[in-house]
Amino acid sequence: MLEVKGLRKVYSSGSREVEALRDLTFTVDNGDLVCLVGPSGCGKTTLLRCVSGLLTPTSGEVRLGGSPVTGPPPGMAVVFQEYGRSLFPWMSVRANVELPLKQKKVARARRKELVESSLDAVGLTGTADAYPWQLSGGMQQRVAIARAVAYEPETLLMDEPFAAVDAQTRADLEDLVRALWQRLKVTVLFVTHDIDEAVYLGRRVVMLSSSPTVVQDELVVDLPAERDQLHTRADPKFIELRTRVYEQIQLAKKTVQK
Ligand SMILES: Nc1ncnc2c1ncn2[C@@H]1O[C@H](COP(=O)(O)OP(=O)(O)OP(=O)(O)O)[C@@H](O)[C@H]1O
Repeated sequence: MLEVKGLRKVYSSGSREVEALRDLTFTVDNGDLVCLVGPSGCGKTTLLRCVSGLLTPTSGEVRLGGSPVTGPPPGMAVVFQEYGRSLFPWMSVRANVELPLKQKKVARARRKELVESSLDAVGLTGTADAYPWQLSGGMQQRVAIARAVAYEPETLLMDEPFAAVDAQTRADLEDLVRALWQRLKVTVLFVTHDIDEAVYLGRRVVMLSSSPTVVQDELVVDLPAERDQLHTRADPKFIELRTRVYEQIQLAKKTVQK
């Protein structure tokens, strides 16, 4: 289980202080898919950086499987928003996907298998020798997802991973994430500012207030596990859930935290 308890993060530079996160508490059960949704600038990236051990919180803590997270935990992979910056342009797709496996000291033959199966899983069979700059934005983001999948993480963090791709690609990638989550039984924490995306993807949605950020509300997405872009988004239940999330986010914007 991933536990975030009383998390607070204040950035200080000189005399200027920004309280990005005030007091965040929530949990993600093993194998769950939880979407965090909140207004722009509410500290979603700060939160994921704390969860992935890249940033030390000012107070509070993050625990994974009962142990405190004090640095990047083994068994965790992160997919960032900007695929352009997360892939190394001078390395082939294969080398990009393989790099974390080398760092994990996976044997060469197994690395080859994992690279191939993860590229297959994201629909990029046959692109291993291409360079990222030869691929479209959506394909580059698939490479970033393949790299995370190849790592065989127990926990996958995704920070607005589809913000920079077109609507059709985004819909395809959303379905890809749900399919991979169902197949791999990985725990997913997915951050987005897009309410529809949060409800479509998640089994639970955690709503954040605007900065300084607290958990505004949480809801269980009791839609059928089999979802598809056309029917799920037209389902009255989907519309009811997205309305609830929307109302909470609007409320959060109006409630200025003191
Ligand atoms: N390194 C930093 N130093 C100072 N302030 C920072 C730093 N990083 C973020 N902040 C501030 O913390 C707040 C939260 O930023 P963060 O990037 O975590 O939000 P976000 O919800 O991910 O934003 P967006 O949705 O726009 O990507 C903002 O007010 C931001 O200006």
